[in-house]
Amino acid sequence: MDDAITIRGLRKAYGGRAAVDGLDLDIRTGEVFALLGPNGAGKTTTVEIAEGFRSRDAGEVRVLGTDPEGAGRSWRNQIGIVTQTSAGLDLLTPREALASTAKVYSDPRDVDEVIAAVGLADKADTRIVGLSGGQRRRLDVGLGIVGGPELIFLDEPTTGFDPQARRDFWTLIRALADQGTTILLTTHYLDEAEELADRVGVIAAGRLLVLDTPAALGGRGTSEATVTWEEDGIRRSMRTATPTAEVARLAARMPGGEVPGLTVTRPSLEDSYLTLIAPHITDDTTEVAS
Ligand SMILES: Nc1ncnc2c1ncn2[C@@H]1O[C@H](COP(=O)(O)OP(=O)(O)OP(=O)(O)O)[C@@H](O)[C@H]1O
Repeated sequence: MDDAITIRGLRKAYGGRAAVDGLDLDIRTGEVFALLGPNGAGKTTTVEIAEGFRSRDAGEVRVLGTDPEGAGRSWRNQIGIVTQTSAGLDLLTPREALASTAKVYSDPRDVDEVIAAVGLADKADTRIVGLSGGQRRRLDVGLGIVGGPELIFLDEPTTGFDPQARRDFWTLIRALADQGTTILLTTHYLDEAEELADRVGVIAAGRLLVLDTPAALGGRGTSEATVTWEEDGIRRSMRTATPTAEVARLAARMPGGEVPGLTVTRPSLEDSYLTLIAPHITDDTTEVAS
């Protein structure tokens, strides 16, 4: 199957300063892909070019087989964009906003199903002005998916969500992915990328630094592990490339074979990410993760 998004040699400068500087990226059909990178890395610029909302200076971009620059309505019907769409719809209810958005599409989802999927059944007939920030974001997701898109763009979707709302949102995204929807997500939450993404791409200074699965990013899957345990009332730890063998050795010398306080950890996705981007942090990229 063709890739959902193909980007080759993408360039975009603002006032002579490169924001995207020769980016190559392929997003496979049906995958959840997380685009990570520090503030100012070029994520939004790249995504908005793929959405057809910004022009480019150079490079090839194909989204669902079409160049988004100047693409028509039938192409737009196939993509869903989750952004702060509900802003400005204050006097409507979520049901009204979803129903009127659904009318724009040729084959929309059922409005009640969307309301249930985004967890707004209790608020479906409340004016949007009376929704909390997190509830508005759920509605934004609903507005992004009501058209039944093949490809969804999610830009920092869970900013401002409480922990339960984030979990609920992840369940919703996984359900969409299971139905075969391709999802391009930008996020500063590394746990979100780890939870949702099949692959992650890290960009800095407008270039792709690395592309891998969350489990393998930056070699974290094969890097040394830290084993910690308690012995003689002291907390001990060791770094090792063979943690399974070390744990077996520890277990053999402990009474009953149980190692008190045992943990085995490898670098987190955040550790690997911060190591990868450290050489690329400039004055423009002070906030690297939230
Ligand atoms: N409309 C614009 N006009 C001028 N400069 C811009 C514009 N949009 C983005 N830039 C600049 O381009 C660079 C990339 O910005 P972009 O918004 O794509 O980064 P980002 O990775 O999405 O950052 P963040 O994580 O902060 O959202 C930044 O240096 C930014 O200041």
